[in-house]
Amino acid sequence: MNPIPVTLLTGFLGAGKTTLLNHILRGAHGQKIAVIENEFGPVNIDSALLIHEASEVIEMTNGCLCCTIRGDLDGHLRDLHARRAAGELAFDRLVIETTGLADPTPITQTFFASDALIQAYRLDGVIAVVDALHAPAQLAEHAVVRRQIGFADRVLVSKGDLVDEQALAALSARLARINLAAGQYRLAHGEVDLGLLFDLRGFHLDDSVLAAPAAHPAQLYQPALGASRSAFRAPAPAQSFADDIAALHLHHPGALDMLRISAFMNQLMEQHGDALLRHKGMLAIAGEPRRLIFQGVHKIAGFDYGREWGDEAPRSDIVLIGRSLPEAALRAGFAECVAG
Ligand SMILES: Nc1nc2c(ncn2[C@@H]2O[C@H](COP(=O)(O)OP(=O)(O)OP(=O)(O)O)[C@@H](O)[C@H]2O)c(=O)[nH]1
Repeated sequence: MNPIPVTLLTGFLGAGKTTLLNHILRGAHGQKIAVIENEFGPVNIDSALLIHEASEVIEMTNGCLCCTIRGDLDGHLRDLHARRAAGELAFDRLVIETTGLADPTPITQTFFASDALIQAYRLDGVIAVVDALHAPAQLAEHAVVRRQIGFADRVLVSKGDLVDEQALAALSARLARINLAAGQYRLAHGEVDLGLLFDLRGFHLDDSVLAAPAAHPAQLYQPALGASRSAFRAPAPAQSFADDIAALHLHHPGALDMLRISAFMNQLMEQHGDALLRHKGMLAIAGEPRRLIFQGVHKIAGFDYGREWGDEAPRSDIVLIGRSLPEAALRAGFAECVAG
């Protein structure tokens, strides 16, 4: 059996996660989706609000997925898989809606924690829903909101109807500074093109690791790391904020020295692994025709060789998203990895 793709929905309290989940369940014609809902409290209000089109809705109400009940998540994942394997339950995807207070990092680590889960599931992407009206205050007050955004593969901005375009542009610029690798899209009362949510390949080791998403009408901001461009296109900052989580893009229009970049990455993991939420890169290595691709979460990283550069000009890009990363020192260290 093929591994089941898993989508993790995060976003602060009231951001619009359940509204989005309902849109997903209504719109996913032909696809069977299983849902794991994590809500605080004995009465799971969200599952009562959820329309019943999912193959299976599992409610987890004893605590927050990211801290107290990870063991339960592991158990539910194994149980769902066993029932699917036995032919008792049919589903093609799993969507997990976390509580608004959940840190996505430990939840994603569950999927890499055992061989059984690695074979049964494939984490496809982390989607952060951001409330356009309340996000500026929430970003300032709650570290977990900054972490949810920093960790995301996609950022969906809800409640754009409640703010003006100027406020939306300022928020977009702020979100891009926290995570310049995730495309941002508008989410109007849960309505969004489902193609933007699935098959993100957010944790894959392939050429899509730093690919900019194709232009889309709902797009607020588009990361523009491509063959012809050397920098991400971020909207001009309207205001400066001291968010502790920020993205750093290291770029060199050519090849790196393998030994030096390996040492740089090892040191990065050793010194800043705890502060790093996500890291991704596609590198040209001197003397190597193929691109070296890597990505990881905190200190866990995977590396692989991808396609040959062929006619494309070799280049090296790394995106680091983390808390209080020393930008000047990292840029200087990266510059020393240039081959030659
Ligand atoms: N104006 C407006 N309201 C929205 C939009 N999206 C969601 N809402 C409303 O926001 C409220 C919260 O939405 P939910 O989908 O329950 O949010 P949630 O993230 O699941 O909330 P929690 O489960 O409490 O974390 C609901 O009243 C929604 O109808 C939007 O785009 N515009």
